[in-house]
Amino acid sequence: MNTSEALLAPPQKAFRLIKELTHEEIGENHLSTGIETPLKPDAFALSNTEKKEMIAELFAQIMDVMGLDLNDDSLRGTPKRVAKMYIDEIFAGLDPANKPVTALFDNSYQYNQMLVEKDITLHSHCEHHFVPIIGNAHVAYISSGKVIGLSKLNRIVQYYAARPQVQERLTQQIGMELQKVLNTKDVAVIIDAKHMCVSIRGVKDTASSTVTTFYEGAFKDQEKINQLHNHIYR
Ligand SMILES: Nc1nc2c(ncn2[C@@H]2O[C@H](COP(=O)(O)OP(=O)(O)OP(=O)(O)O)[C@@H](O)[C@H]2O)c(=O)[nH]1
Ligand SMILES: [Zn+2]
Repeated sequence: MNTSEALLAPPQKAFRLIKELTHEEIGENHLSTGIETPLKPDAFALSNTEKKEMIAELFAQIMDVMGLDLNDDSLRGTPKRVAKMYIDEIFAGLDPANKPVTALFDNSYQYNQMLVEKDITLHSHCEHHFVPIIGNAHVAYISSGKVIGLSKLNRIVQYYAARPQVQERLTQQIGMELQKVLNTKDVAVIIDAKHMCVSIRGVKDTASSTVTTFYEGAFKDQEKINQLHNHIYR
């Protein structure tokens, strides 16, 4: 395999948590809720390999228009690197085949208080400028009889973060997915993140961050919210 083939090769299966869905199923899922990422009906007509090939060609054109010399040693591989990064890494959450498979366990220990997974590292990208959003997510739920492996909470956050996003929609997508997977309304999500589109360009405010919340079910209660905040911010 030469370098360019290697760059375009699909990621190794062993590193992907894949639930194979047909693209028809995926289309239905995407169209059924108002908070889904806006996708074209034919969003999955191209394979990921074809998408990478096209993005590499188009990104080379952008660089060329900017006057960059694509024969330069350092720049030559950039179009393929960007394509690979978009499809396999930072926007891999656009592909529902990458959705984490969440195994549920019986809540045999009868734990009926809130479980909080706090300070989950959050890396996303703003859909308006395609620059990073960097911060933390805190998620909480109260078991309705089933519990989820802790790492799956982080994986669900990472999956929805790996899309061009606005923070409000990201917060709701995570919250609603947790409600579905855990079969409970009692879910909370808090995201606190810095938007590079606010800090490195435009208004150039490096101090501000953006907080969004999803408080549903038992988490609509102020006492529960206070309890949650005590766990997170103490
Ligand atoms: N609501 C929301 N807005 C966001 C998010 N990420 C970025 N934005 C904002 O999206 C807006 C885009 O505004 P525009 O006026 O179309 O773009 P712009 O001219 O680049 O705006 P400036 O950033 O003010 O220079 C900006 O105010 C961004 O700060 C997000 O997650 N949620
Ligand atoms: Zn932005």
